[in-house]
Amino acid sequence: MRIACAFDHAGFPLKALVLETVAAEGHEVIDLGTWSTDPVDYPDTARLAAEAVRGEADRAVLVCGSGAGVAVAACKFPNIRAVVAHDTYTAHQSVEHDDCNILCLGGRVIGPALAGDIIRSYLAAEFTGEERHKRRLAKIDGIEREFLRDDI
Ligand SMILES: O=C(CO)[C@H](O)[C@H](O)[C@H](O)COP(=O)(O)O
Repeated sequence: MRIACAFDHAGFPLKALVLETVAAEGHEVIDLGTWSTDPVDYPDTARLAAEAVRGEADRAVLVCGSGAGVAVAACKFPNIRAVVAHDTYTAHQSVEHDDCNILCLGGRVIGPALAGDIIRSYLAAEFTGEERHKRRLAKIDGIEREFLRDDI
């Protein structure tokens, strides 16, 4: 897969580990920055990853301080399902059941060993396509369309 990877300054310390892990699993890395610990705003970071997933990338890994800020911002984009996962069960179930296309991590929450395990678990997972999961995802799409119709 093509995996977009983006980091704010608080996620930057995990950057090398994330890029190495994604590449070691056989995926193509799209490096969207940042490139230092100079402060950047996480909505801008999330936008880069969300737009990549809506375009050339299959999935993304987004890292900020907690994972929360980038997840909240990324989920504002149509067809983006971002998950904060700091355990391997959530990482794979979020794909198998919820078809999450962005994994969000907190660089101030977890260390490199756990981050590597979570990324491997997330990337190895596939959406099961079971009817109940499709039905629930369709309801999420319905919520999105409802608000788009109202132009909010
Ligand atoms: O972790 C976050 C909140 O979910 C943000 O994405 C930022 O990384 C964090 O707010 C940065 O904090 P700082 O005090 O500006 O370094």
